[in-house]
Amino acid sequence: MAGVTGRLVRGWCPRAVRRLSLLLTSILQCLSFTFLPVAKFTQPFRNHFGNHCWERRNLFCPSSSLQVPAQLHMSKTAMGASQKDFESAMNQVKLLEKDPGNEVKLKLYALYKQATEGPCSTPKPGVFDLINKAKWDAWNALGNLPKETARQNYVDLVSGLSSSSDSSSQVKPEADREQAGYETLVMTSEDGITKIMLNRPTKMNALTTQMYQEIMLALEAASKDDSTITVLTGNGSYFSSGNDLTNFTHISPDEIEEKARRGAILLRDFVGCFIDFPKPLVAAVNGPAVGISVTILRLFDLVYASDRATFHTPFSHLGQTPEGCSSYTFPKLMGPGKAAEMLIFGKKLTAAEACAQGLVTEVFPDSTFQKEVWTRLKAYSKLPRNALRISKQMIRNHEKEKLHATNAEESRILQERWLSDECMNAIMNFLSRKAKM
Ligand SMILES: CCCC/C=C/CC(=O)SCCNC(=O)CCNC(=O)[C@H](O)C(C)(C)COP(=O)(O)OP(=O)(O)OC[C@H]1O[C@@H](n2cnc3c(N)ncnc32)[C@H](O)[C@@H]1OP(=O)(O)O
Repeated sequence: MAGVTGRLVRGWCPRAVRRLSLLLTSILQCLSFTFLPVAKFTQPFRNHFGNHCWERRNLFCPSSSLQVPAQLHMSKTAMGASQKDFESAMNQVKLLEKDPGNEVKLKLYALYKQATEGPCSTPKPGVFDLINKAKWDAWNALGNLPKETARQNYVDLVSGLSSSSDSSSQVKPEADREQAGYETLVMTSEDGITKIMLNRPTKMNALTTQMYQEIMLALEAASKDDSTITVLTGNGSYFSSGNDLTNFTHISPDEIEEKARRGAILLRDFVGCFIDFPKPLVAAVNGPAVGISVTILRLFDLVYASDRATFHTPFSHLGQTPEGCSSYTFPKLMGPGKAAEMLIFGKKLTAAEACAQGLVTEVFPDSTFQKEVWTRLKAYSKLPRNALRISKQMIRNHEKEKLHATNAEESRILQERWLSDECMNAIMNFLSRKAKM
C-alpha cells in the first residue's frame, strides 16, 4: 500500500507522502467496507451487540392492535418489545442476504449505540480515520434521540430490511388486484402503489364506524405489503364529507355515554394509524373534503388536490371541536389566525387557498387530475423503497409523541362534546335537513 502511494506521489515531501498514504489506506478500507458480503458486514459491529432488556413499543407498526381498537391503545402504552425482539432483530441482520448498503449499516450502528449508550459522547475520530469517523458522525447525528426511540427504530429498521429481502412472507399485490374483504373501500395495488379508495360515493364518502375500521385494516395491510407508496382517495365527486353524522343516531339514552367513550377510542386509534404509518402516504383529494378528512391531511406526506376540492371544518357549527391533531398542526402550519378561521369559525378554503396555506402540496386541474397525479406517483414509486421509508420516518419522528398526545387530548374533549346539547342539536338539524353546512 505504502509502495503504491509512494509511486503515485513520487517527488513529494515525505510528510505529505505519509499523509496521503494514510488517506488512501483509509479509502481502501472504506471501499472494502462497502463491498463486504452481507454475512460479514455486521462483524465490525458485533462487538457492540450484547444481551439487553428491551421494551416493546412498535411505533411504526400500528398493526398489532388493529383488530380491536381498544388493543391499539394498549400497544402504544403498555406492551413492549422484549429482549427477544431485539435479539431477533440482531439475528435477522446477520441473516440478510442482500447487502443493505453502507448508509443503512451506519444507521444500524448508530441506533444500536444510541439505544445502549445514549447520545454520543466519545471524542471525534481524526479526519483520516474515515470508518470510525463515519460511524461517529452517524451516531452523533442522532443527537438526544431517546434510548427507547432508538431501540424501537433499530427493530423497525431491521424489520423493514427483512421484509424487503424476504418477500415470501408479504402480501404480494398483483397488478391492479382488488383486495377482498372490504365493504366500504376498494383497495388495489399496482406499480408499487397501494391505493385505498373510499367507496360510498352516494353518501359523499361519509365515514361510518365500519369505514374507520376498514381504513385502519387497509393501512395495516399497506404498511406490510411490498408497495412503495400508499394513496388515499375518494370514489365519486367527494373526497369525503367527514364523519357520518348518522354514527350518532339510533342510540338509546342509557347507551349514549358508552357510545361517546367508544367513539373517542375509535377516533384516537384511527388518527393514531396515520401518525404511525411507516411509508410515504399520499392523499389524492379528488373533490371536496369535510371535517376529519381535512384535518388528517397534515399527517400525509403529500396532498395532491383537484382544483374542484374544497376544505371545510365546520366543527363549531356542529357543536364539536378539532380532531386529527389539527389543534396542533394547523396553527403550526398556517399560523394561529388562519387556523382559527378554519377550525373555530368554519371558513371553507378553496384548493388554491389550502395550497397557499401549505395544507395542500399541489393543485391540478380537475380535468387532468387523475392522469397527472398517477403519472407523478408512478415515477415516485420507482425510487428506492427503503430510503423513502427511512426518510419519511426521520422527518416524522420528531413530532410523533406530540401528535399522539394531541390526538389523545382532542379525542377526550370530543367525547365530552358529543354529549353536549350543542352537538346533539346540530346533528339533529343536519339529519332533518334544516341546515346544510
Ligand atoms: C368516531 C370518529 C369521529 C370523528 C369526528 C369527525 C368530525 C367531522 O368529521 S365533522 C364533519 C361532519 N360532516 C359534515 O358535517 C358534513 C355533512 N354533510 C353535508 O353538509 C352535505 O351532505 C354535503 C355538503 C357534504 C353535501 O351536500 P349535497 O347537497 O351535495 O349532498 P347531500 O344530499 O347532502 O348528500 C348526499 C347524501 O349523503 C349523505 N351525507 C353526506 N354527508 C354526510 C355525512 N357527513 N353524514 C351523514 N350523511 C351524509 C346525505 O345525507 C345524503 O343522503 P341521502 O341521499 O340519504 O339524503
